[in-house]
Amino acid sequence: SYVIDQQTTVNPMLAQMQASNIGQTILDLSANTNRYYTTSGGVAASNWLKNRWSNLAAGRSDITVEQFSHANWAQKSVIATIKGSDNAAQIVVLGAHLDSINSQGTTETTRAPGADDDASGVASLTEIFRTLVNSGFKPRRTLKFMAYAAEEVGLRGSQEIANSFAAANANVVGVMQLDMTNYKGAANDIYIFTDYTDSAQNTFVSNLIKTYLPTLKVGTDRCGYACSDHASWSAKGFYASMPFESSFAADNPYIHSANDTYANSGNQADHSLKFARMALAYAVELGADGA
Ligand SMILES: N[C@H](Cc1ccc(I)cc1)C(=O)NO
Ligand SMILES: [Zn+2]
Ligand SMILES: [Zn+2]
Repeated sequence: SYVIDQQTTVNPMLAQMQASNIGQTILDLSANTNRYYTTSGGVAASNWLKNRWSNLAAGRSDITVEQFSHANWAQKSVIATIKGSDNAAQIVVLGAHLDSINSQGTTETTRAPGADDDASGVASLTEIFRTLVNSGFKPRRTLKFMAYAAEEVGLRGSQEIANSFAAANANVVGVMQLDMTNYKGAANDIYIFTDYTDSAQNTFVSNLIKTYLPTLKVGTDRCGYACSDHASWSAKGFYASMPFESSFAADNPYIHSANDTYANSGNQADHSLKFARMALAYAVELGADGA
């Protein structure tokens, strides 16, 4: 049962979150020539993020930041864990993907900034992580922030991670995917995708928006295929949700090209901030629950 009862904790945190922080992380990540799963840029972005999240976590003994190695390609996924207090066996996952791609083919020198797809998602996670640590938040459940490698080539990084969690019988109680959060292509602010996701959790997400972001307009849509990493978790029976930046028909025309830049997302991260706030509320409300 998805109870919403952490207002005194969540509301001050929402006020701390800033679009400018998200924008800076989008610029940092999209400065790599590309973040493709087999190139030096893809490896560098993974190492950069691991260091970035480690610096944000400095001093917290309940936080670890690690890289998840994938045997068949170079780019590692990055996982930050805030260990729960008295209900640590239950895990809440927030994900985005680290890699980028150019549909013309991606070599060492091919430009694929991936500002919206999906630096915007990784930057949203980073601002959530910064805010939670800065607020001294100690969840009862374990929170895991995941920046997946190799999403663009078949959801391969998240598939290996979700499969390993399932094999270990990990008690993952919910997963949220943030893939493309900064290009406002359509009338509504947040579109909750209904395929390859869990309907009860989607209702919870919708209620979180009504509670914490009441001015935002919510729509729903479908991809019609396994369009991002949430599908890797759903495939193993975990409850996943994917709030998305626009409707299917109005999705960002620049993705998977050299033109997926911060400038082409409007040189600001106001749209991403809505997703970061929504996902922080999700993390705190679920993370605060005991067994
Ligand atoms: N296929 C997805 C992009 C994507 C996802 C949903 C919609 I609607 C339109 C486009 C992708 O490239 N993820 O990295
Ligand atoms: Zn993509
Ligand atoms: Zn993507």
